[in-house]
Amino acid sequence: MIVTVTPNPSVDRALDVDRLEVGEVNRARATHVHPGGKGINVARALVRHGVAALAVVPTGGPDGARLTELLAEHGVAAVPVPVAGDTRTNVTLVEADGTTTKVNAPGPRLADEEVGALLAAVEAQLVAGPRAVVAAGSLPAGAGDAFFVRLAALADRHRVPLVLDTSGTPFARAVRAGGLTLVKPNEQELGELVGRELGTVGDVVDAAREVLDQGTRGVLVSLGAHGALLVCRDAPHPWWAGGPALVPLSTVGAGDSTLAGFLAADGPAPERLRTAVAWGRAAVLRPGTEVPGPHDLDLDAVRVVADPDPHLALKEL
Ligand SMILES: Nc1ncnc2c1ncn2[C@@H]1O[C@H](COP(=O)(O)OP(=O)(O)OP(=O)(O)O)[C@@H](O)[C@H]1O
Ligand SMILES: O=P(O)(O)OC[C@@]1(O)O[C@H](CO)[C@@H](O)[C@@H]1O
Repeated sequence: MIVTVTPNPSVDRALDVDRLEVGEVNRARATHVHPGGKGINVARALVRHGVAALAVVPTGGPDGARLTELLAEHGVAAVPVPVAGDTRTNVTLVEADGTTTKVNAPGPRLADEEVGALLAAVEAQLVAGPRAVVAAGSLPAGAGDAFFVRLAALADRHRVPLVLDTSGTPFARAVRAGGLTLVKPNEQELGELVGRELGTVGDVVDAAREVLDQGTRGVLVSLGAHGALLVCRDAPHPWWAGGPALVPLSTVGAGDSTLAGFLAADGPAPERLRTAVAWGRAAVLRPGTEVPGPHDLDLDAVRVVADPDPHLALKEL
């Protein structure tokens, strides 16, 4: 069992438009509605591949009820934690050439007791000893920048590995506190964490090593169209994996599927990275925040390189 925590979930609405005309009335060709938020997407991708997963989410208002319904429709076991504010709706506009514009709502402010209830709901799941707990996405107002540090303390108390995919100050606080099994930043999130732009493979690897030095065991850096890099504390060198260019249908949630693929895979690190990248690539070929299934994967299209040239520009990967 893998438990996911999404402190700021959403009902994701994706609208397909031919070409977005900013400042005009645009007419969509189709609408896709999915239960969203990064931890939820990880759980959905795992469940589509037959891996047991459960999503812990604060829910409130009509969209909170809708989110719970959508999770059930997608076969994802959920622990909804009732909150007074309204669960958010996030909107994605996808143009015919794959250009994606996303507007994420702030989400409800959580009261201190609601934050406590959310952490207590996670702890109730940790008691059963799941394989991992995955915390992902932004924090709603009121959760406090130390939310993931508090979660890490709970995971540590129950000896459950904590996997984290978030950004900004909450990410920095959690990395500084240490004790994380895996983090999955994208290139921008990692650059922001270390306070510099990452232009080459060596830049990313150095930044990832800074994270490892603070007490994290593995860093999986997703690089959008340029694949992903994996740097682990107990490995002799990094690995890169990627594949031929694709025309994406929607890149929303590709990072979440990547992380799910890594968690679902068995075997040595480079093979887990191959699976992760195959899941991410499959995700961009699905509309909206739809997650890929086993038949969507093309593992053979993914090339894995041990110890990639540090001088290579990320754009050349
Ligand atoms: N344009 C693309 N072409 C091919 N593969 C892509 C593309 N965009 C993303 N991917 C695949 O998806 C993975 C994750 O993408 P990305 O780095 O954009 O994640 P992310 O920024 O965390 O996304 P999100 O927050 O929406 O989940 C990449 O490692 C890659 O395998
Ligand atoms: O606002 P956050 O929490 O950073 O991101 C939320 C979100 O954009 O992330 C998922 C894609 O990764 C979507 O399902 C969801 O709408």
